[in-house]
Amino acid sequence: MFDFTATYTDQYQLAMAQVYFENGHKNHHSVFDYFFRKLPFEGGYAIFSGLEDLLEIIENLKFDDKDIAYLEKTGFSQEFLHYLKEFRFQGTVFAVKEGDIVFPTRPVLQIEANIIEAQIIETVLLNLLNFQTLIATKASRMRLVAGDSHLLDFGLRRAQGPGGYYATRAAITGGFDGTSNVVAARNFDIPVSGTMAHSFVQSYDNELDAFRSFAKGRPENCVLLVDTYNTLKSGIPNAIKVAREMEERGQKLLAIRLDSGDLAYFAKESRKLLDEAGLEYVKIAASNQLDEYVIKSLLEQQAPIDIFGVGTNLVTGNPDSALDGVYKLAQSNGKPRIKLSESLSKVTLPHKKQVFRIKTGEGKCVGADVIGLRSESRIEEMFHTFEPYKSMKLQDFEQEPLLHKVMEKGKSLLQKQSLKDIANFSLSRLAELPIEYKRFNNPHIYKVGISGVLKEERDKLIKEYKQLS
Ligand SMILES: Nc1ncnc2c1ncn2[C@@H]1O[C@H](COP(=O)(O)OP(=O)(O)OP(=O)(O)O)[C@@H](O)[C@H]1O
Ligand SMILES: O=P(O)(O)OC[C@H]1O[C@H](OP(=O)(O)OP(=O)(O)O)[C@H](O)[C@@H]1O
Ligand SMILES: O=C(O)c1cccnc1
Repeated sequence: MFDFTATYTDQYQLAMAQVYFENGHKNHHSVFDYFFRKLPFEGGYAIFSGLEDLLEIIENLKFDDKDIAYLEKTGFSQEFLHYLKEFRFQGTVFAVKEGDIVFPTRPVLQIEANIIEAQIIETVLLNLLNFQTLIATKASRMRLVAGDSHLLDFGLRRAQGPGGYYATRAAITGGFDGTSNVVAARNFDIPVSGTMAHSFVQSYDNELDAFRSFAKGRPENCVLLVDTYNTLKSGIPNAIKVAREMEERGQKLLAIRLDSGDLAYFAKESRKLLDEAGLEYVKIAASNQLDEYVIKSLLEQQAPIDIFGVGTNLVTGNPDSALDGVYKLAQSNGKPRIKLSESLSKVTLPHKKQVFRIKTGEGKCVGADVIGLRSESRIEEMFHTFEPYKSMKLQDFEQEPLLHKVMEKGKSLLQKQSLKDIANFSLSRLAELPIEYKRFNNPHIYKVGISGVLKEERDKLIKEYKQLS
């Protein structure tokens, strides 16, 4: 796949880094927060994805000889290039667990490193986490409505170029069962599967010959595409003939696939014909511009569809093209930092922080996360981030810290886990979230609050910086 070297960054990171290097700031310890401001799909939650890839990439990040030669041509100084030759990320990372449910404006990840290292990895961090979190969230919405049906990613051909590779990984973390994407399946150990294209059926003189030869050549997990000519008059009757011939050879047709027309109608009619032929075991797969709304509607119409193949709307995150995740400085050289904004809701939060999920004793989410300083182990009262008179007492609730140390001195501390484990964790976290946050229309807004100490620190800094300006 793509070779990630340290030039997978924006030029301004390197320009700033050279100035830090030359002005004696290179060892300034800095703390950055990664967070997003708006939930995608007008939904009530997002699924955090991409952490393992990020840590693997930054653990091995280097400038190779080609990078150094290129940077020399673009005007970087010899001393700085010498430093870059030895560059390694040696920072510490705290993050929410991959697959967890996450919400706007609170840190999902925090980086501590020297300012040059922290700046150079910003771009790759945002690039990986924003995209995978967007796609995992989309996948999770389909998982929520698909019940026991199998969800397959068919998106590589429709993806934004090679982004389709990570889209597949994110789809699995969000709850998809398998993919048609062979390279992602190989590298991420994902179940791979596939059916057949219309071109296969068209390339034979008739549909029956096409089905027969496919069933003979690929009897395992054989799926026949039945809508090339006429689904009910030819596709299904030919599939039934081939299924019977397979039975005579001791084999079983796995499924038929519908890819056009009214999928509920064709699924119901196909089911009837298959059942009448004694082929109750043959499953029905459907595809064609599916998304969470179409899947929900098809199942509400009681369409007997066992397998959904989803491409475009999954891997492009349609209709949201990006998650707006950002990376903001919270501390520099031991001093807390903020960025001011006209609107208090956009003022960043200083210091090393922890985020606590507020829960009932039974482990259910109450619907609020509270941000405190990392030194706080429990928060007694949370304050609204920008409406000063709103607060909530927290003594009676459980508080689960969400940010865990996942990298220390540049070495990942993550235990290797399968994507299936991440997906199961994600489902278990969604189960803790009340249903009001999971509906598609006007979901409940999950609250965020800050501790009294953090609020004081933030307000003190706002005053200080306003006086300076
Ligand atoms: N019963 C259904 N309920 C809700 N949505 C459906 C149903 N059947 C199909 N769809 C969805 O409707 C959209 C458009 O389907 P439409 O029938 O117009 O396309 P098509 O079958 O590709 O057209 P064509 O037959 O010309 O190729 C697709 O997103 C498809 O998934
Ligand atoms: O609709 P999407 O959600 O994007 O899912 C992927 C689509 O890609 C294939 O069509 P395509 O016309 O590319 O190939 P085909 O000839 O195999 O149908 C497949 O049949 C689906 O319709
Ligand atoms: O296997 C399939 O049916 C498939 C794969 C990619 C895209 N559309 C369909």
